[in-house]
Amino acid sequence: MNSAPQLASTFRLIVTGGGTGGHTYPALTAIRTLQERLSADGRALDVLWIGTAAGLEARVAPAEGIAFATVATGKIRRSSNPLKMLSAANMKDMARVPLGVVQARKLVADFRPDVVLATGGYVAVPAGLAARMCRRPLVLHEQTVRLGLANRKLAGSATRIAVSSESSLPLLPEAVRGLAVVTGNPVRPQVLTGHADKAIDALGLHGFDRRLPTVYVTGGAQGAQQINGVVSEALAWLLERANVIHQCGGDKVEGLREHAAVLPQALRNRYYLTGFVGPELPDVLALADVVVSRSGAGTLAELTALGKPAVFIPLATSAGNEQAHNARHLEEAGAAVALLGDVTADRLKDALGPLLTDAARREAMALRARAHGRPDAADRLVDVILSAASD
Ligand SMILES: CC(=O)N[C@H]1[C@@H](OP(=O)(O)OP(=O)(O)OC[C@H]2O[C@@H](n3ccc(=O)[nH]c3=O)[C@H](O)[C@@H]2O)O[C@H](CO)[C@@H](O)[C@@H]1O
Repeated sequence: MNSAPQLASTFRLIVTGGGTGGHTYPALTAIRTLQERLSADGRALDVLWIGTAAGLEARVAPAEGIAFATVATGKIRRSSNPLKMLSAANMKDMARVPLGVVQARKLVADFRPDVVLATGGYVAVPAGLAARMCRRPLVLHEQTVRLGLANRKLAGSATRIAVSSESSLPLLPEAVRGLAVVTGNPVRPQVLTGHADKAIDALGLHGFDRRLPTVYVTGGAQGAQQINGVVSEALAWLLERANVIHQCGGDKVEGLREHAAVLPQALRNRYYLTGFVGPELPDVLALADVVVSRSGAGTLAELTALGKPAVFIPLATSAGNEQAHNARHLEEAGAAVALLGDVTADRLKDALGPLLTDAARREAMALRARAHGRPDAADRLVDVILSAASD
């Protein structure tokens, strides 16, 4: 007879978070990694994702076969100006939060999770508060250096706060610093195992010249107008030196396609334009020799885990300069080039030029980028989830 302590055979997890890719993919990766860990112990995972109908999670969770429920929630438009925070739109949205809490509380009470994992985005607030009301352990995961708005609201209710970098620790409110664990930002495992040749076949890139480097341009899940603008201005120059995969955001494809239509056919053959890169993302990253990108935490975690030379064009928001901080940090380590402030096509060319012509330079930058990667982040986050359940 086996005298080992009997563990409940099914682990019950509620995940909440989303809106953008930066909050959605770490949640998905945590689910998959936990599932693997449990199944190695002969246990099952029962998971419910609480998100919003408008967020990326509403597409991702059902496509992954994960049970999904929505609650009412309000998008809080951030601003450094406190008066703007009190705008009519914000007040109306904040008024929806209590309804969301009531709905989330019922979901949490009915599901009886062992742990609630919140990965940020405004939808995490009602579900996180409901976890506390139902006395369920709440694990927060923060991708960026400073706690995001949702995690700041939830920090006082958390059992553990998993952060992505050591530099977050001194910035946490003192009262919750003891709850923090540095895990890194989980990267989808398949992102690390792409194949360049598969990208050529899957996307039909047979016009690419494989003697030239390939640049992957990405503006994050929604695309970035600023990046689209400078890249299309520099496009002819770029295509004379490289193949380009340009992820521009779903509604921007037509305009950019027209812009490229005037280029000579030989150059157009080396240009692939798409609104969003779906399951082929790992292969696209494997093909890329250089990445031009926003410096959101998710993209950064992926590029450093892989070791990719990058030119970052950070998003500038009134609420802070998180992305600029990320980009500058990697630039100081010689792991990327950061284009801060006004970005022009000429600045982009100056940054890309030496990288496109010098493979050794790319390799040196890639090595330094890899030193910042944390490929074990998902495993560490799963450790935190499991330990929170047994508190
Ligand atoms: C505008 C905004 O609020 N940005 C924030 C948002 O980033 P946001 O979600 O915009 O960007 P991230 O870089 O964090 O994540 C994007 C994710 O989407 C994936 N992807 C992107 C494009 C595509 O075509 N296919 C695809 O799969 C990327 O590989 C990555 O996994 O959350 C991050 C994490 O909290 C923050 O650091 C960012 O400042």
